[in-house]
Amino acid sequence: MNANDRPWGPPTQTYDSAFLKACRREPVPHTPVWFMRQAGRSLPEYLKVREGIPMLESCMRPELVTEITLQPVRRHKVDAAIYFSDIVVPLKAIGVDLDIKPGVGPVVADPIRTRADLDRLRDLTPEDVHYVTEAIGMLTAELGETPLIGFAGAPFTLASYLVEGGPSRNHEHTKALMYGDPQLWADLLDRLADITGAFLKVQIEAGASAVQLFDSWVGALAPADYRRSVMPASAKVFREVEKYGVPRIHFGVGTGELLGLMGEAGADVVGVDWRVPLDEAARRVGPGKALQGNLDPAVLFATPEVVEEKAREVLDAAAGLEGHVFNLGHGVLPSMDPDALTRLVDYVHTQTAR
Ligand SMILES: Cc1c2[nH]c(c1CCC(=O)O)Cc1[nH]c(c(CCC(=O)O)c1C)Cc1[nH]c(c(CCC(=O)O)c1C)Cc1[nH]c(c(C)c1CCC(=O)O)C2
Repeated sequence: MNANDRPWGPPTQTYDSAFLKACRREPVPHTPVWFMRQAGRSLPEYLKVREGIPMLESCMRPELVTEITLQPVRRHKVDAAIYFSDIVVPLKAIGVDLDIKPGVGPVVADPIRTRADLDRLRDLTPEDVHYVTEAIGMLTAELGETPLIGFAGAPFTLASYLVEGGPSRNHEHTKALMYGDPQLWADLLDRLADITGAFLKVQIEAGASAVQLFDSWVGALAPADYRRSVMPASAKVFREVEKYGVPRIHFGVGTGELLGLMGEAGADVVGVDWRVPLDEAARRVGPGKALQGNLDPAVLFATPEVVEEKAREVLDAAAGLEGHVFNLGHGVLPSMDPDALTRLVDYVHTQTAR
C-alpha cells in the first residue's frame, strides 16, 4: 500500500525515514538515533531561550516549543525530534493545580486520594491544548523528512504524581490506593487513560509521526500487580490510537521483569533501560516488536573511547533484532556535555551505515 492511500499514518514526507522503518522492522540505511530528554537540559541554546520563562509557560508558547524541539535536531543530527512538553501538561490543561519546580519536578497542590478528588479530573478536549496543535503544525513544516515523536505520560506514572502530590521514591500513597481501594484505583487509571489517549490523538492528528508512552516509574511494580492494576489502562491508551497506524513506543525504567507485558499492552516498539541487554530484552518481549535503547546515560560522562566501546556493546547486542532504534536507557542528564551526544550520534550512524 502506498503511503498516500492510507486514511491515516505518519505524514507522507517522513514515511521512509530510518526511524519509522526501524519501528516497522524494515531494513534501514543506518540505525536511527534519538535521545529521551534531548530537548532542553544540557543545551546552552535551550537555557538561553528559556531564560526567565517558567517551564509550564514555555510549553504553551508554540514558537518557543518549535525552536526548542528543533535545537537537538540541528545540533546532534538525530533521526527524530521529540515534541517539547512535559507529561503533566494535559493535567494542567484540564485545570489540575500543579507546577514544575526546578530541580524537583511536578508538584500537585491537592493530591488525588478520594472519589471526590477523582471527580475533579475532567476529559481533555483539543481546545484545551490548542497550542500543541499550533506548535506541531509549525514543527512538521520545519522538520521536513525528520519525524516528530509525540508523547504522553502513562496512567500509572501520572497517577503516581497525582496521588503522591509530587515525585516519590517509594510510591507509598499510590500503592496504598492501588491495594486498598482497587475500584477507585481502576476508575482513576481509566480516567487518566482517556485523558492520555485524547492528548496523543491531538498530537497525531496535528502531524506527529510516532508516539511514546512514558511509564517511567512503573518499574516499582511486580508483574502480577502490573498485569492486574495497570496494564488494562495502558492497553486502553494504545487501542485509542491504534487506527492511526503510527508506531507506538512504550518505555519505563527498571522494567526488566515487565518488558513482555509492556509489549503485550499494545506497543509496536518497547523501550528498554540499560539494565537488560537488548538480545535478552528481545527474548523477553518476543517476536513482532522493535526495541529502543539502551546505553546507560551515565556512560556519557566517561571518555570518548569508553562511550564508543559501550555504544558498540549496545549495537552488538542489537545485531539480531528485527528493528532497533538507538537511544539512552533513560533521559539526557542536565550536566551532560552536548558534544558527547553529537559524537555518539555520528558514531552509531557511521558504524551501522549499510
Ligand atoms: C517523569 C517525567 C517527567 N517529565 C517527563 C517524564 C518522563 C520521562 C522520564 O522518565 O524522564 C517527560 C518529558 N519532560 C520533558 C520532555 C521534553 C522532550 C524531550 O526532550 O524528551 C519529556 C519527554 C521536558 C522537561 N521536563 C522538565 C524539564 C526541566 C525543567 C526546566 O528545564 O526548567 C524539562 C526540560 C521537568 C520535569 N518533569 C518531570 C521531571 C522528573 C522533571 C525534572 C525536574 C528537574 O530535575 O528539574 C516529570
